[in-house]
Amino acid sequence: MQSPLFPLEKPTQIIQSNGDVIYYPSIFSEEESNELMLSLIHNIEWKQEPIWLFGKKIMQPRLTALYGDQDVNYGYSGITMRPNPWNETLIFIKSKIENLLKSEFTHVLMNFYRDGQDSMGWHRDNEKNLGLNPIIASVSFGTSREFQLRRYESKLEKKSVMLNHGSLLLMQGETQHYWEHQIPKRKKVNDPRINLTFRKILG
Ligand SMILES: O=C(O)CCC(=O)C(=O)O
Ligand SMILES: [Fe+2]
Repeated sequence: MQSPLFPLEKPTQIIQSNGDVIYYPSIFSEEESNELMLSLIHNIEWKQEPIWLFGKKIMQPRLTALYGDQDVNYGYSGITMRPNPWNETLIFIKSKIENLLKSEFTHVLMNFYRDGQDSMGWHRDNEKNLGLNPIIASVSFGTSREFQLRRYESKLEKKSVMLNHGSLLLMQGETQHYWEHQIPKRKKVNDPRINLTFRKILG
């Protein structure tokens, strides 16, 4: 019998140097993941929000939400988000990964990709208030989408991993200095996906 605190399948290392990216294929069972996905669809205040990109205000190609401890605000790409308070579903998921990783998180930034037309462009999670070498725990539910990583400076070396229903992708160490990541559009994907990135935001 496997302890429920431990992932059901072996974790794999995605990059070989200048950072640490570990993929846990299923930290939640299929059944648990289905329930969590439904709960997140219904119990999260999803919004489509604008960002500033090259001096222009544009709508993000996905829905987003920020939940977390109440005393800190969080912003990226020229916007500031005020966190909603934790709810039961989020506390359940947060406890699971905090136990697994022996690390604590203050916020979760969530993305709802309605179908393959929704995406997230190349970026690094390197906001100042995440600290020098942030630990980011990214949980996925719903249809699998390809997560791509590439060297920030040369743009040459690339890695890719399919993020499955109930999986966890951990990024830590120097990853955000040397690698950028994205979720590209996929014409053939018609189903939704929800991603939660748990972060530790320094006040
Ligand atoms: O949807 C994903 O897996 C990636 C999300 C992401 O990179 C972010 O929220 O910063
Ligand atoms: Fe990111």
